[in-house]
Amino acid sequence: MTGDLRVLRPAEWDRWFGVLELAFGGVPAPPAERELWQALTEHERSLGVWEGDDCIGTAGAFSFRLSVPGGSLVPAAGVTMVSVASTHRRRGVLTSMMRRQLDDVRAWGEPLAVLTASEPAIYGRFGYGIATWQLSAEIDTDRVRLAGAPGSGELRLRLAQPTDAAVRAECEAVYAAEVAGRPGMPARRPGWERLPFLDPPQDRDGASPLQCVLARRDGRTAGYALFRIKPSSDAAGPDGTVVLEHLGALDPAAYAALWRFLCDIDLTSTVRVGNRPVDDAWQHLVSDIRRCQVRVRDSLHLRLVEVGAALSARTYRTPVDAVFEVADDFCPWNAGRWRLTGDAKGASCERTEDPAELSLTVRELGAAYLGGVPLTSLAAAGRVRELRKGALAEASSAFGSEVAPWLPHGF
Ligand SMILES: CC(=O)SCCNC(=O)CCNC(=O)[C@H](O)C(C)(C)COP(=O)(O)OP(=O)(O)OC[C@H]1O[C@@H](n2cnc3c(N)ncnc32)[C@H](O)[C@@H]1OP(=O)(O)O
Repeated sequence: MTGDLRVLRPAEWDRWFGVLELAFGGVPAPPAERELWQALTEHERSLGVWEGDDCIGTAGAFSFRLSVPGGSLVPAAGVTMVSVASTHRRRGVLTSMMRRQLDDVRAWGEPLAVLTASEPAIYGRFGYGIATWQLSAEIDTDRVRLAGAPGSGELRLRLAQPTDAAVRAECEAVYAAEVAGRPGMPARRPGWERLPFLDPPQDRDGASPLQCVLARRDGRTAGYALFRIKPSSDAAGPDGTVVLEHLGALDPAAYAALWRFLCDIDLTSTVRVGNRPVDDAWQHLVSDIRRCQVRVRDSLHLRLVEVGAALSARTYRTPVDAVFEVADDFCPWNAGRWRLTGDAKGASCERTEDPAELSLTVRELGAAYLGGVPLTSLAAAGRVRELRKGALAEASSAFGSEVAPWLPHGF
């Protein structure tokens, strides 16, 4: 790799971001979005590769705290804004940035690194595994009815103005209350609360500006939905579409009331949902799941930067005591045998000389870490080897999460 790899200087941000935009096709980000990403950029954690005055590579990282099984928030590098100029690809520029970045993340003491991949084939070689999946759906609300939930009658739904700071704060409070209960959700640092409300006209695809409905009980907000309505383009044709952008709810009654509202809006016959947890409960409220066109795709890719610290930082659904033989070519400090002992109260993971009971690479540990990908499933694919009979079932059960891990938004 040629070029000078160094930390980004604040004055270089425009050129650096311009390289990223070009790498993704050259359509400039809408001004409000650009301004938000600039404000959120942590310069000291952002890397650029330069040839003279030309930037040819970009990679950033956000300081996240990620919810893990058990509800703790674990420091994680949110890897972002990765690109290499199209003139300089397949010469190792990305590899050099990933090398430097993972060394830095280790030095900063963050046990995890996470990202969403533009293409799932890119990051496995650097030790990332697919840890969360997201569900999308297109619900035919002409045919599908939603059941209510006990207590819905005590709720009042109110349309609110998404530009209103108080309304935003209420939505953000619901989000914050959900984080500990759902592995994979990042706790939002100040500034990030603006992300769900970005509403550039370029991204609306003919739909309305963002609309907001609050579900309130006794004067307190128990849930919210941010959505758009795309009206029918043909008065004689099918009705319009409700596009759900974000939804949060603190209890089943508020959750069901919001989904019924979205599915009942006059002059619409479809609810389109882009990113929800794979175990999202509306699937158990609908009268006809076949008319919901559910699809699943990869979402958060996760890497254990420090195996011992990462596996000690979460809890385990059932007791586990197992020795893992871990291979990690890209971060060799993780390679070797680790004994994990833990249960629902806590865990420790230490180096050991004891015989290995399970053998895998750090990528499988990343996939299983948040509890959404069973080790048994990875073993069935030949990616985990059981060396002591019973160790696989024990560890797989222990790693599982009560709720599916989920990343609610990109970064
Ligand atoms: C977290 C995020 O920001 S995701 C966004 C990633 N960025 C993009 O998709 C923007 C468009 N693409 C790009 O900018 C570049 O093609 C990148 C960043 C994906 C790759 O950069 P490069 O400098 O070409 O990668 P590099 O030369 O280091 O390749 C390393 C290895 O990955 C492989 N690789 C690189 N890109 C891809 C890809 N898109 N799909 C599959 N394999 C890939 C290379 O073939 C190489 O394999 P090898 O080690 O077996 O030879």
